[in-house]
Amino acid sequence: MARLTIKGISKAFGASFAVRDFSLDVDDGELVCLLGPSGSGKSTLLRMIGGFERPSAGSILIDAKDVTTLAPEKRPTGMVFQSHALWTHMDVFNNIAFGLRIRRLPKPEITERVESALALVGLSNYGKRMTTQLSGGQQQRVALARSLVLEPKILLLDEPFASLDQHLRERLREEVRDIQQRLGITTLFVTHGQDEALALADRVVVMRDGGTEQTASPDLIYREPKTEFVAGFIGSMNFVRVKVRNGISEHPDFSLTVPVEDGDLVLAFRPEALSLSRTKKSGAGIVHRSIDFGTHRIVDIDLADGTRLKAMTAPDVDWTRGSLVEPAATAYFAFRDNKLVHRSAAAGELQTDRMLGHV
Ligand SMILES: Nc1ncnc2c1ncn2[C@@H]1O[C@H](COP(=O)(O)OP(=O)(O)OP(=O)(O)O)[C@@H](O)[C@H]1O
Repeated sequence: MARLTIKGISKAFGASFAVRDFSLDVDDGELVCLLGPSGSGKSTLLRMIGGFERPSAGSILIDAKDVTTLAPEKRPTGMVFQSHALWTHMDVFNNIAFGLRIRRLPKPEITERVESALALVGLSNYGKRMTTQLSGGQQQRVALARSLVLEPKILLLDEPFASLDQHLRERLREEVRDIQQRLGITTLFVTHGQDEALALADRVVVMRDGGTEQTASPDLIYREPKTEFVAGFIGSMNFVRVKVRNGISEHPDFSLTVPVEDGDLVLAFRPEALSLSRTKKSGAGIVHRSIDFGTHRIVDIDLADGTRLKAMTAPDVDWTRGSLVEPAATAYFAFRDNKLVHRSAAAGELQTDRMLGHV
C-alpha cells in the first residue's frame, strides 16, 4: 500500500501548459479517477507520475519519497496504456514474465508470480497463447497482468478500455475495481467517460485546461458541482440563462427566488428535478420527443426561446410529441461566471444512481 502526493506540478510544452500547478493527495488503497475533456492534461499528468514525462515544476512523492526525477523503472509504479503494446512475437506467459526476468528473479518465482497474475485477471491456462490470438479484452487483461506482476505500489491506468465495446468495458472495469480492492492498490485511472469515473472511483478529479476544476466523491460531484463546467460535464443537466432582478429570476418559465445579487445568471436543473404539467397556454413548452426507458421516461421539451430541456418522468405517462407542457424546477443550481453562487435546498438530495447511464 502507498500514498501518493503531488505538489504543484506543471508541464509546459513550448509556450503552452498541458498541466498547470496541479496538487493532489491519494490515500493508501484509494482509487482516484481523472476525468476531463480531451486535452485537459490527464495523460500528461499520469505520464509524469509514471516517470515518462519530466515536470517543468513541482514534485511527486510516493510514501514521502521524492520520485520526481526517477526513471520509470526506478519507481514503484505500474502503468497500463490505452493501446496495450504487447509483444506479438512472445506468448502471454513471456509477455508477463519479461519485467521479472529483467529484475533477474529466480525461475520458479517468475513462474509462480506469472501464474498468479494470470489467475488474477481471469486468464489461467492462456499462458501459451500468442497475444495475436487473443481478443481485445483479453489483450487488455494481459497488459494489466504485466503491470500487476511487478507488484507496483501505485497503479496508473490511462484509458485502458477505451478501444473496447461498451459491454466489455463495463465488465472489465468491474473486474479492475475488484482486483484493485482485493490488492488494496493505490490507483489513478484516466478516463473521459463520466459513467466510468462515477462507477469506479472513490474520488473523482475533474480536470480542465491542465488544472483541477473539482475534486470530490462521485456523489458530491453530482449533487454539489462547484462550477458550471462540472455541472455540465457530469450527468445530464439543463441550463437556462436568466436575468435576476430583486432576487427573482426573470424568465417566462422559471421565475424563481434566487438569493443572489442582481445580474446575469445560469440556472441549472437535473432532468429528475424538472416536473411537467399539461397546459393549454400558448407560449408554453412543447414536447419534442418522449422515450420510454422502462424504469423512467425522458422527455425533451422546446421552450419558446429555443432552449431544449430534458425531463425525467414516470414511464407510464405518455407525453406525445407536440403537447403543450409547463416545466417547473423542484431543485436547481445557480452559476455566475462559472462559479456556484446558490443551490436550492432540494438540490443536495438528488440521487446519483437514478441518473447515471440513463440520459
Ligand atoms: N509531447 C507533447 N508535445 C506538445 N504538446 C503536447 C504533448 N503532449 C501533450 N501535449 C498537449 O498537452 C495538452 C494535454 O494533453 P493530454 O494528452 O495530457 O490531454 P488528455 O486530457 O489526456 O487528452 P485525451 O483525453 O485526448 O487523451 C494538449 O493540448 C496536448 O496537445
